[in-house]
Amino acid sequence: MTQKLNTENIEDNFPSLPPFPDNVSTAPLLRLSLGKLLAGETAEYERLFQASVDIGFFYLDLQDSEHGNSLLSDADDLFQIGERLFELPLEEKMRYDFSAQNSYFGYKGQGVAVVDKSGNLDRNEFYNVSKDDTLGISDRLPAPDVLHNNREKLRSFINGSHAIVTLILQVLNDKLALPKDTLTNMHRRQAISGDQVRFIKAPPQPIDDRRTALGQHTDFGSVTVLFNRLGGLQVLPPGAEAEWVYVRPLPGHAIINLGDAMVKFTNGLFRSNIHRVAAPPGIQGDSTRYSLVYFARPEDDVMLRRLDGSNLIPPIEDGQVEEEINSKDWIIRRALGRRVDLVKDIDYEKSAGTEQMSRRIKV
Ligand SMILES: O=C(O)CCC(=O)C(=O)O
Ligand SMILES: [Fe+2]
Repeated sequence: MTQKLNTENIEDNFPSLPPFPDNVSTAPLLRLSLGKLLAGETAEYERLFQASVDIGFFYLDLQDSEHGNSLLSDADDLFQIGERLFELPLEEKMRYDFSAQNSYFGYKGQGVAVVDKSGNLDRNEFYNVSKDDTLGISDRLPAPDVLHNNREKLRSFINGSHAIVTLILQVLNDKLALPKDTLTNMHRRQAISGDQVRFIKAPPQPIDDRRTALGQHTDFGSVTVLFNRLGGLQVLPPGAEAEWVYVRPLPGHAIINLGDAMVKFTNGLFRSNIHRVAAPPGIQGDSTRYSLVYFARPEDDVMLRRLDGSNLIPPIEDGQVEEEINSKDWIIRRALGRRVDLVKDIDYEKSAGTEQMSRRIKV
């Protein structure tokens, strides 16, 4: 499952950052091409389907299409905006923590969420920006000037990411032979959903105390579009004996992964792989790690259960009970369930996602 990548390949390093080390194990994710998907190449469709079944994570090369290049340029701009955002004084950032109103949009300070069953705390800050707020289809939340003044850029990034998600959903819909537009009709851009942009900052950790910055989890939604520059992201491949491996960041590529909703829709055919963020490996550990994410989620009122209409989706087994929960409630439970500032007795398992299903270990 692991391989050593050839780091003599300069193209695989980001020019202004310390290089990703060559002595750590990395996940051999498929590299798909947006250009080929857009051109309707059936072999690329098949690779997308395979990646969704096997690991639920893949690279998407954005350099071979106009759409991809414009998204890369928006992501570059948002990395800079993210740096400025987190430079604001803590008191100001705290004003945008809306969790007391049961909202996971806005700011999350460092160390307010547990990363494991022992209660260790996270080591990163988030700022979550709502799609619906940015596109003007829901109430506007207060926001710092650095975001407010860059709403156009955010909108462009959201539209660009959402279009990629739509394409992925169309291809998977087709491969599953579901009735036309089944998946995309549950992810309409103009409908109310928990879709969001997330800015993340993790400062360098003390050299003798480098730990998990973001605890192991599966993503709550459908499709995640992630931009990484420094390493640190790790995935746990399927199987009881599996060990954590790094996902090497690649210039010009997004990392795409599937979330819990896709596992539930397909009753476990697709994987939502467990991942976490460790301190960046090697000399990268001395740098501040920023990352940028677009999370696409089903519309708020979509029930997260097996879809009818595809012979490839396994049937519900005798004795298997599907939980009755919609997308909105699922996301709130998962996003806020591990916050020490909100929940008195955290039930780590209760706020879990589809981890067990994704590990493909029979219990
Ligand atoms: O920062 C990263 O690379 C991953 C972040 C992540 O997994 C998340 O926010 O859900
Ligand atoms: Fe994640």
